[in-house]
This record gives sequence, structure tokens and C-alpha cells, in this order.
Amino acid sequence: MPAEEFVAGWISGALGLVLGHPFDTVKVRLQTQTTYRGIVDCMVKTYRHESLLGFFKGMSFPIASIAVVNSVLFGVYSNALLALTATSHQERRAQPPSYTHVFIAGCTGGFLQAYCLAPFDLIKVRLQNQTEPRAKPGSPPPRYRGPVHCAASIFQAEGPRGLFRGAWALTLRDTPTLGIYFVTYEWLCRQFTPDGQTPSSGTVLVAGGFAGITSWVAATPLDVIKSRMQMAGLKQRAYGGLLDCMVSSARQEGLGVFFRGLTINSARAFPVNAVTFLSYEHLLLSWG
Ligand SMILES: CN(C)C(=N)NCCC[C@H](N)C(=O)O
Repeated sequence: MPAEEFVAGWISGALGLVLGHPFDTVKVRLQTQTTYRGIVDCMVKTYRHESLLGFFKGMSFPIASIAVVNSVLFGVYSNALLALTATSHQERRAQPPSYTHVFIAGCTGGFLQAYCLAPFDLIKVRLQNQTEPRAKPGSPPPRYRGPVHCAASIFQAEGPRGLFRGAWALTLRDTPTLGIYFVTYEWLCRQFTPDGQTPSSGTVLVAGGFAGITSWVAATPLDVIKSRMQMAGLKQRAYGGLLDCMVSSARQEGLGVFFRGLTINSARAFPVNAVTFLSYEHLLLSWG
């Protein structure tokens, strides 16, 4: 099993993550809290109340963990394509795989990464939703002191299953949308690259950016539900399951609730995925 794809996936995931984390914090807060009037209001309040650090809450943990998840995604995707088409990453420019194969490999990567991602994503979302300013004398301490304390508290209160809260919604979100992600990337690369040649850096940036936007637009409705189910253990609101969360969110807030965070998700998706694909392709090219 070629391992370079896993390493390249890890490094490129880490680079994309640092770039996208401030957007991600605003998105998670908009999706799960009703105190903000919109993106700008959320950014201003976060900055006033918590300073620039507020945008980077919960980032140290994803750097180590979500980057590993990205390595699972890219590694499984590439190895699934190898199993389906018997071509390595280098051979795929001369012998491009069919879009059906790309879609199946993307869905496989998405499905497997969702299970690795679930506990890390839960901790990230819980930490991002702590709006208390850091260590201000006299103010109440935040519920979680950090990622390890957060994981331990969830484990103590709810057992190992608690760490997988929202995992089902996450799997439903990621399986088809990662198929869409890789198909969009491949399709755009092929549109702007002569047959058999390697796409230019500009093409990879644009194709990666739009792959991110397209997949996140498709993922946003289930992303909202996933984030709400992950926060449900903390808030008084408990949902009977995924369907109950969908129905009660739509009843209380209208259908627009499924598109909460769409703009910020798309704005975040372009730079994050442009950088992720560019570094991924460059690393693999430089390793021959
Ligand atoms: C729609 N979904 C779930 C995705 N396209 N996921 C893969 C993108 C990974 C990248 N680190 C990001 O967070 O955008």
C-alpha cells in the first residue's frame, strides 16, 4: 500500500486547517448559537469579547488530529483508486480513471475518515462554542480547560459512546460529499489541462478551491444537524435522533436553518482546499 499519499494528506491537511480555522469558528458559532445576527456580528463580538485568540479556539487539537484524518481521506482515496483501476497516482494523468471510479473512491475515503474524525470534531465544536474570554480574573471558568479535559469530561459523563455523538450525521455528511469533492477536482483539472499532462499550479488551486466549495455547499444541511447534535449533550435541548433534530430545527427556525453557515463555509472552503490540493500534488510530485 503506497504510504506517500497518507503523509502528503497529513501535511496538506495541516496547512489548510490553520488557514481555515478562524472561518470554521465563526461557522460553528453561527450554526449552534442564536445570539449572532450574521457573519460580521459574530466576528465583531468574538473579537471584542475574546480578542483574536477567540478565532483560534480549539485549533491545537485539530492540527494533530484532523490533519491525521485528512491523511486517512487522501490515503484511502488514492489506494481505493489503485484497487479499482490498477494505476498509481503518477500513472493517473496518462490513464485517467472514470468519474464513477473517482466517486466511489471518494465516498470510501469519506466514509472511513468520518469515523476517525467524529471524536476530534466533537471536541473541536465543544471548544469553539465556549465563548468565555480566556483566563479573566473574576469571570467564571470555561467548562472545558482544553481538549484533553474536554475528552475526559465527555467520557466520564457519557462513556465512550458520548465521544461519538453526531457521528452518524457526520458519516451521512461526508460519504457522498467527498465523492462530489474528488469528482469536481478531477473534472476541473481535466477541463484546463491538455490530455496526459500534469495540471499547472493555478489549475490545481482553482480546482481544489471549487471542489471545496461544491462539496461544502452539498454538506451544509447535514453539517448544521451534526453540529447541533454534538452540542445537544451540553445544552438542555436533547434530540431523539438525527431526524428529530432535522424536524425540530426546521419547525422552530424554518427551512433556512439548513443553510446556516453556508456563506462562511464556502468562503472558508476555497482557500483551505486550494492550499490542501496544491501542497498534496506538489509533495507527491517532489517525491517522484
Ligand atoms: C464537504 N466536506 C466534508 C469536505 N469537503 N471535506 C474534505 C475537505 C477537507 C478540508 N480539510 C476542509 O475542511 O475543507
